[in-house]
Amino acid sequence: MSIEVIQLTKQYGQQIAVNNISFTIPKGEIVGFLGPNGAGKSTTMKMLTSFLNPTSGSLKVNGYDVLKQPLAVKGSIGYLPEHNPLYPEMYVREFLSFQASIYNTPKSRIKDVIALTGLLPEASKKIGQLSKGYRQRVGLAAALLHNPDVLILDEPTTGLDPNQLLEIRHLIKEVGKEKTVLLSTHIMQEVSAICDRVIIINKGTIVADKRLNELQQNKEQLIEVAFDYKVEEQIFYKAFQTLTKVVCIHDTLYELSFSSEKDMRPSVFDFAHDNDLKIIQLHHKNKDLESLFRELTV
Ligand SMILES: Nc1ncnc2c1ncn2[C@@H]1O[C@H](COP(=O)(O)OP(=O)(O)OP(=O)(O)O)[C@@H](O)[C@H]1O
Repeated sequence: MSIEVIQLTKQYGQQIAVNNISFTIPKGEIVGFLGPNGAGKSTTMKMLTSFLNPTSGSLKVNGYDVLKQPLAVKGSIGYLPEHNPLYPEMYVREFLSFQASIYNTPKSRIKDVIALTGLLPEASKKIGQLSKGYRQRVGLAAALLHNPDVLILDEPTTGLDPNQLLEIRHLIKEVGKEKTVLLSTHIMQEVSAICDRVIIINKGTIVADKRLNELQQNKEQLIEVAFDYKVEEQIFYKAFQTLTKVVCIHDTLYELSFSSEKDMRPSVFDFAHDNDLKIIQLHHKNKDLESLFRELTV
């Protein structure tokens, strides 16, 4: 396993920021760590990178114990913190050279990471003169200098314009072909675009851990339907064997949850016909990542 988190808890005074979470990530996986503001994503990442000590629990990166072997862990990890700390007065190459000396990395690696992160056209500028997207590339280049097996990226695309956002996502996906990546975000499209798997955290607790292809084949389906008259709940249940939940959203508008792979829309039309009802509107809502996120993080 590249990452092992076991019963991890972090308390800041009275506040429990991370509450007894466990997960493992095998080598080569790109995992999205998704959660609303304040869910505990950065706190978990800071503990994984040994910048913060846990209150309890254990963590391993590449088999190294984060508490007992922090230097070996730092050597295995490339970390891009949430507020990418750079020196605006330094030139790009100068900064990377400075980082290389900290990690004892051969200077020959600098031109490799500049090429890898597409920094070449801006490499002779001062960091302070770069756009936000290019500053993120510098942060990524610094994280990749010592060629770590594991990348921990804390909200790497926050604040980027749509073009830069696509470029950085593409870059992460490319780099992730050879590395294990844990990437935090609160943007669902980001997870769909880059990740193999998603871990959703809310109020310090893991509320979902799923592979993306599993989500796409979700057996649950939601149908939002409005009739011309109100319908008693038990009439729905009598008519549909696979119906698991009925929510009356408003007046004659219902949300019906089915546990079925079969498209239930034709059956809802038959139901309306059999009960002398007219369908005013019908909308098929797939239980995708977005609805799962909303359901689990309210
Ligand atoms: N140094 C600290 N002292 C006290 N409380 C803290 C500290 N750092 C974080 N917290 C609290 O811990 C909780 C989790 O914060 P964390 O930064 O890990 O969340 P997050 O999921 O990364 O959020 P965001 O998406 O907003 O960055 C929050 O309620 C936050 O206020």
